[in-house]
Amino acid sequence: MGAIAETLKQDPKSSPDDAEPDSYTSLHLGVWRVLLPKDTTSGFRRWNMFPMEKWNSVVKAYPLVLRFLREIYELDPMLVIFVVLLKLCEGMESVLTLWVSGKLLQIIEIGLKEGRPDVNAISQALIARLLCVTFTATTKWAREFIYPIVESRVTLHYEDHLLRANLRLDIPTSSDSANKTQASEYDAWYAFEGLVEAAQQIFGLFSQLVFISQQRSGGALFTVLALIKPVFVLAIQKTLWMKPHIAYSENASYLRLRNLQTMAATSYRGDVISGNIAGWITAEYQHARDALGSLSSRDVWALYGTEQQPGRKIAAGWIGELPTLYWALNAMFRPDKFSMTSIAILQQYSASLNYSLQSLFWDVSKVGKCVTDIRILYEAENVRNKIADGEVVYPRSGYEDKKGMEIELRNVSFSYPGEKSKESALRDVSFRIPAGSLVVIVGANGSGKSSLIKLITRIYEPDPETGGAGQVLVDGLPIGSYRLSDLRQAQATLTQEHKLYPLSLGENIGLGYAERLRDEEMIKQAAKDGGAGALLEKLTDGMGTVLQPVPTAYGYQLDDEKHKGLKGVLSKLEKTAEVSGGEKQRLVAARTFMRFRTGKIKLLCVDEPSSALDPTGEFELFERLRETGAGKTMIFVTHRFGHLTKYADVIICMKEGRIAESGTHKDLMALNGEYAGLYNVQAQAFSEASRETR
Ligand SMILES: Nc1ncnc2c1ncn2[C@@H]1O[C@H](COP(=O)(O)OP(=O)(O)OP(=O)(O)O)[C@@H](O)[C@H]1O
Repeated sequence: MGAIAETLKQDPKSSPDDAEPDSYTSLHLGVWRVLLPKDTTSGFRRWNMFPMEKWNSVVKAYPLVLRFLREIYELDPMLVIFVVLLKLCEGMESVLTLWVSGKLLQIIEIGLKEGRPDVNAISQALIARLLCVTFTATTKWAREFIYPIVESRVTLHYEDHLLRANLRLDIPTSSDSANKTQASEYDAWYAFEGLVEAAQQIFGLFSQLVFISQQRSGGALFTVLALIKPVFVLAIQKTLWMKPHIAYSENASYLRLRNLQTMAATSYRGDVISGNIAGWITAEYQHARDALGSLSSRDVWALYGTEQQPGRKIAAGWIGELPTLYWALNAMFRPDKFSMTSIAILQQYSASLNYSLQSLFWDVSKVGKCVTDIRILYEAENVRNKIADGEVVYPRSGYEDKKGMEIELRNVSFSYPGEKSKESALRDVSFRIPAGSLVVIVGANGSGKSSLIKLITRIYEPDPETGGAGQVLVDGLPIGSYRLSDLRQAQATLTQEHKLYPLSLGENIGLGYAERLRDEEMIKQAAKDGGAGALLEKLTDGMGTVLQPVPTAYGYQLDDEKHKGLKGVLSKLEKTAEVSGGEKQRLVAARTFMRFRTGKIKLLCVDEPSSALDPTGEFELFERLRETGAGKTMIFVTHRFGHLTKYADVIICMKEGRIAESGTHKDLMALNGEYAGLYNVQAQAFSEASRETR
């Protein structure tokens, strides 16, 4: 306890957010730091398991809860009604058990007193008990049978709901952690279960209170005395569960331990072996452990609930003896009305009330979380995209016949949301690309080339809140005025960031033009254009091959020798088709060629898609892209720009977020500046290599 006590100090001054130093309390618990909103930790509220503000939020969320329950009911009305009835039956189980066992004890006692057992009455009580047990077992069985069916319907329904909500988010919105949906489809099920369980507990406790207070051996006074201890325990209980809080560790030794521990993961194995650093890792781990000393790294919830003084526990123990005091006094002053059976029955009542009240508080306090989860589930569909949709149809009237897109940037400055760099990604950039031009953007790493593409394709937009300024114009109008879906239809992009989907290779390519997903011939041709034709022929399942399908196979406690057969099955299930990095890039490129077949593309943006391609593959890909995109506006971002420069109408050379130079290859070489420098380094490497091979 010493180490915990030592570290369990209130530290209201230190807070990571100095802007709101008074809004929360900071606690140090072992290696953890916990921040709690002040109002939930001060005064009376600290004693309250379910504070007023939570009730208020529950009441406010009432329409959403109603919608939630209605949606679940409509999934399968009969099943849902059955689940609720089952729960209410479960609520009655305690009363039935108390009644039957009480009866049995009383009959036995009468038999003992009279020296002649009432066999008939005992048999009836036994049969009643058997019926009671059968009832409990049947409801349990029915629950185990029906719950998984309802659970599966509910989770699939909300998975679909969240899928739609997440798919409509744009990149700036979805990368903002404030918009990350913190509820999952399983929370929907737990919320439903939680609400039904709370109803069951209320019903169960109410029926017990009515039953016990009506009994000769119970009565109202005993019922009240039996309730005092569980109420007291719940009131003094310190728990983080249900409390809004954040917990994190800033203990350097603990963080070091966690980081070193992750270095044992398979993903680092190659580096650890080739770097021969296993010994260093274990030695560093030992140092960090020594430095941590006796500071507790137990989980923060357990540390928070640890009582520092025994007083409350002792008080709870004493209060728990009130029912005993009740029957002891009764035994002293009303011995004629009291017997061993009454004492046994009272003890049963008191234990049952204690348990039921604790379960009730627990389940009712969960209602707050259930309601919050329901709110979060539905909030996901209301998150407003940062990239607002426009209204103008693209291409706008007068521009329908143009094959390419005209693009202009006027004094554009741009920073990524949440960017940690002191400098903006783009600073005061202006240029105009006439429709149908071929533009090559060059520049050092981090100079802003990809950021330009992201603004031109409206993946991001300059946001004045993050220091953004200026305008991006498409065909003479601000890009934000066009309907996003129209604009996207007119763009084809090919970047390193594009991924293969966990779908068949045919679908991976075909999704460039989803309406023709079944057109095998078109997909085959697109695969050839992307340089992936030979790859598809090589694979046993051809276009049906699924790379990295979502893993569903797992094995548990398989012993090497004993379960060889099962292990063999598992290793076969785990085998996935793999392709090389360059082959992946060819498949992604094939998707772009498929996209061209929609006939609606007016802008092609290519951003370093060929890092893993061999020189021939890269040359051929760029040639085919150029041929396919002829007449459309084409923007190429590449470090290996040698063979593109002669086709470029304009080359934009970026440096530290600004345009350093722009013009044709000839113009820029004549300037002998940034571009000439980059070009000469490449040319020199080539000429040196060819001299060496001669
Ligand atoms: N998603 C992002 N979030 C925050 N900052 C980013 C993000 N992407 C890029 N940056 C930063 O913006 C600046 C410009 O990056 P950008 O990717 O446009 O450069 P680049 O010229 O394409 O570089 P490279 O040649 O390495 O691909 C860099 O300082 C980079 O660190």
